[in-house]
Amino acid sequence: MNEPILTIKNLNKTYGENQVLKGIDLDIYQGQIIGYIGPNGAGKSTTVKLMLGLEVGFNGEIKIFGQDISNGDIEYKRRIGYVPEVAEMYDNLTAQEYLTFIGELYGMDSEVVKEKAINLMKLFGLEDVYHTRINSYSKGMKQKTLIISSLLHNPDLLFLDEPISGLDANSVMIFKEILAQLAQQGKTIFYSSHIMDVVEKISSRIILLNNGQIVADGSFDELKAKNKEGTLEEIFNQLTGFDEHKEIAEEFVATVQDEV
Ligand SMILES: Nc1ncnc2c1ncn2[C@@H]1O[C@H](COP(=O)(O)OP(=O)(O)OP(=O)(O)O)[C@@H](O)[C@H]1O
Repeated sequence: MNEPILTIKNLNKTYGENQVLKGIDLDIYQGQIIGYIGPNGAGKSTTVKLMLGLEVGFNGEIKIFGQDISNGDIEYKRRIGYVPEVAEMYDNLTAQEYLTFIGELYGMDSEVVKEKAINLMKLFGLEDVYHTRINSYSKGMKQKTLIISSLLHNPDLLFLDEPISGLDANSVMIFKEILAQLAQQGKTIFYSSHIMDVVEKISSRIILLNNGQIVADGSFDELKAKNKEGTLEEIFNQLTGFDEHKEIAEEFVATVQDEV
């Protein structure tokens, strides 16, 4: 195989007393779609934020495109796209203003961005609201605009945190196909989500983080063969040691019904 696009060595991150990441090691190669999964609080977003330089202060090493990201050179970010789980959009702007602004931040020519942005908005069925303020958009419309903003500059490495949140079934189909085609063209995708059936289908490699450590790493078929379970959801339950959803639900419902 070629050199990895992304290398993480013995990554440790602590917030106060809380050790969130406990020695992560990873090599990710061009064209892979990584499904990055794990229970709430496992440390997924923390890993992504460290790789993007949005969170600092860690032990270990992160290399992206062969460059140590701690060396102060942020040039590597030009080749990265990011859809955060919770986005701070400048939603007083129209999509045209917002996307032009983002494109210019990446050093693109404003006329080129405008043309590309309207074409991408059209493909997502949003041409009619291109000049409308984003704060009047529905959740799915905002999410599509965010997806477009992450791809405008044709990045080589894409970090996606719950990217299909709010997208309707048809749009999800388009988006899954976009990811497959981007990967075929050599883009690398790091996809973090709780929607197991989508992760199962789109990922060429699945990495399961539990309590700050990688507990599974392989293709869906490899994980299935190792864990003798049918779906990714079941493998997730098994590897995170969880089998009490019924009991917790019963207690929850009983508590809701308690007389106050
Ligand atoms: N800025 C912060 N300050 C203190 N603790 C933090 C901070 N950010 C994250 N944490 C803690 O780090 C742990 C991991 O959080 P993280 O957001 O990485 O989890 P996650 O796997 O992305 O979870 P989720 O699936 O809920 O999005 C949690 O215990 C969280 O409270």
